[in-house]
Amino acid sequence: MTVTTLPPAVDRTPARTGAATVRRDLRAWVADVADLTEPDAVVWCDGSPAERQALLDGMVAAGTLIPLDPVLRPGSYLARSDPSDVARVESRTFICSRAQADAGPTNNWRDPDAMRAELAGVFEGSMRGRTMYVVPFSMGPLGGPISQLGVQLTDSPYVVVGMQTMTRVSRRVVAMIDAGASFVPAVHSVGAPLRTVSGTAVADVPWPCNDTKYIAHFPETREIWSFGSGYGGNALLGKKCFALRIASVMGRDEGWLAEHMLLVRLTSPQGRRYHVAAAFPSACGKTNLAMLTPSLPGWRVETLGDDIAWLRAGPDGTLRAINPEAGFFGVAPGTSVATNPAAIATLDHDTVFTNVALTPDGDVWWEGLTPEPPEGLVDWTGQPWEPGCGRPAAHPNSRFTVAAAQCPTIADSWEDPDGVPLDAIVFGGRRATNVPLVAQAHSWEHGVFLGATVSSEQTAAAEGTVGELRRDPFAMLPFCGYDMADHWAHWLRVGATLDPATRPLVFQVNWFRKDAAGRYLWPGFGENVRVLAWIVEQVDRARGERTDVGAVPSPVGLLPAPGALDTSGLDVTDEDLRALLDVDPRTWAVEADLTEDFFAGFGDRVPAALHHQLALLRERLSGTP
Ligand SMILES: Nc1nc2c(ncn2[C@@H]2O[C@H](COP(=O)(O)OP(=O)(O)OP(=O)(O)O)[C@@H](O)[C@H]2O)c(=O)[nH]1
Ligand SMILES: O=C([O-])CC(=O)C(=O)O
Ligand SMILES: [Mn+2]
Repeated sequence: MTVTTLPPAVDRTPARTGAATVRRDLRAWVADVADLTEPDAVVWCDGSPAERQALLDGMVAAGTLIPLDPVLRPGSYLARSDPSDVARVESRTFICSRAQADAGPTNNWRDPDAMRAELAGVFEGSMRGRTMYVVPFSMGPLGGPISQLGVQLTDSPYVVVGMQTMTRVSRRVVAMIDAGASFVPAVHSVGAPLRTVSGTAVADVPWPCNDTKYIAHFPETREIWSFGSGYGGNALLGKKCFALRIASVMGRDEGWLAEHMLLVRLTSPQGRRYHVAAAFPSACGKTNLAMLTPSLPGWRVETLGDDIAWLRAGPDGTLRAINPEAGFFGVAPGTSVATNPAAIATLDHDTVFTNVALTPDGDVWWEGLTPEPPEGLVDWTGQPWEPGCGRPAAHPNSRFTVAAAQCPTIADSWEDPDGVPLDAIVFGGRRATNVPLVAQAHSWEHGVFLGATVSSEQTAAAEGTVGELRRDPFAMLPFCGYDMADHWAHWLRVGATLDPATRPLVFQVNWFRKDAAGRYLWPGFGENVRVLAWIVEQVDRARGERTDVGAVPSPVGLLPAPGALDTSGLDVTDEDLRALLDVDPRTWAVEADLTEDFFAGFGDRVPAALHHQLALLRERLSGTP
């Protein structure tokens, strides 16, 4: 049977009605996609350890995975991707809302009907010769009040194993859907059929993919169609596609927030607990902050999530947050016992590594793991590698996929379905100049302004020029499923519903400021607890639980007062500290002009409150001697 158009969703709920439910018949949808893509077999997954092991064994036999040494790295594997398929492809990521204006100026918009027709062409027969796996999953604890269900169809066993780690895959999800729960349908194909239309066999390769890629989202009908890539952010559809792009639209319509944020619990030496969420752009330190080993005695940091948080006002007026994921898909390079010992311990066993280097004894290596590389490395492309050869041994965006439960610093409450109450929200970016180590927003509105104006140097997590400065509002530039300016308005709206007495305070941080010689001024990693400690002490002061002076005003926000940031035992000179907190009114006047240009790109959708914040910033800057 030839299907020329994609099966439409059963009930097209128009945008902005407040109704999230788009009901579909699960089995009919699976059958329709199978008719379109023509797999040889359809397998309904249950998420069991036996299923995972069988898939892993199959991938070893197929050459997709290399088993690592069972003593050095039990239950672990190395995958080498096609060299062209190593990162998210933002240029091929589409938001197909009915109205172009709803996608906003920062997303690639496509007309949904035109995109459906185009996708029907590329998906037709795309699974020939392969198995189509049906992966029912929950984002967030199964049945939790903030959680959501999805079903991913995929012809990639690597993706099934990744989804088993990153989400909660379970047959119970099917039972919940049968009982009437709505779900997000997500279709994925690597786009490498093993038979041509005429039936000629095509040889398989270890990492099948296609030069043509589509990462397409239909926000109104809450659908995802991904074609041509096996890389995490493009292919594990529960992650960026669902938990950020589609969920951000659900949140807009239903009054909650889906954000690119880590989530931690901080305990002070006095035993007081705080919860902090922080949004940094891709490869800018979320995983590292989430697993931080504090350098300050008496402080404790526990991990709740490292990449995505869903935020919802609780009945008591607090802002509650869950981590919708179940695992970490983290950046390998730079991860070491010195920078992130908790991550290193997490990766001890049962980890899938992608695009790292292989040691002669069957273990993994990447730049920064040890000061010196071991001898006899094989690089991420499978070639022998020597120091000084001019190529990295591990791809700069090489990653590990591992269950969050394996993390030694995981908080006991990380799976609490009701989430944790947030005390502080932090925005950050990678800025060599200008942006101080830490600043506190003057108000919620100013906090939204700080989030909206984040800029950061581009990293290897997506295609593009590494190091180029770009605006990345809320660290959501590649992940917001609707107009970014509407997202800012939504943040203002959500903030207004929170109890001002417990509403989280908002901060901005920058671990990446450099001196004229290009040296990082701040040691970062475990030392970042000093900044977190100041942040939660500011929370105490705001709630009247401390009366000492913690902050001094600056044009860009409140900065730590002299002595308020604990620098005891820190190897940073007073001069470096001054440079870290320096706010130069001349360069900031330029930033303000750039912000005005940036806002202009969103036309009249920018909330008036943010124009007002820009005016206030300029006022404060001109008042600086
Ligand atoms: N200098 C410095 N580098 C850091 C710090 N924290 C993290 N990094 C480096 O930044 C890179 C990315 O850090 P991650 O924590 O993996 O970034 P992430 O925000 O979780 O990234 P995504 O998974 O892409 O969303 C790694 O190479 C880290 O070593 C820090 O405090 N200082
Ligand atoms: O989604 C991915 O591929 C990895 C990630 O966390 C990001 O890029 O922010
Ligand atoms: Mn991320």
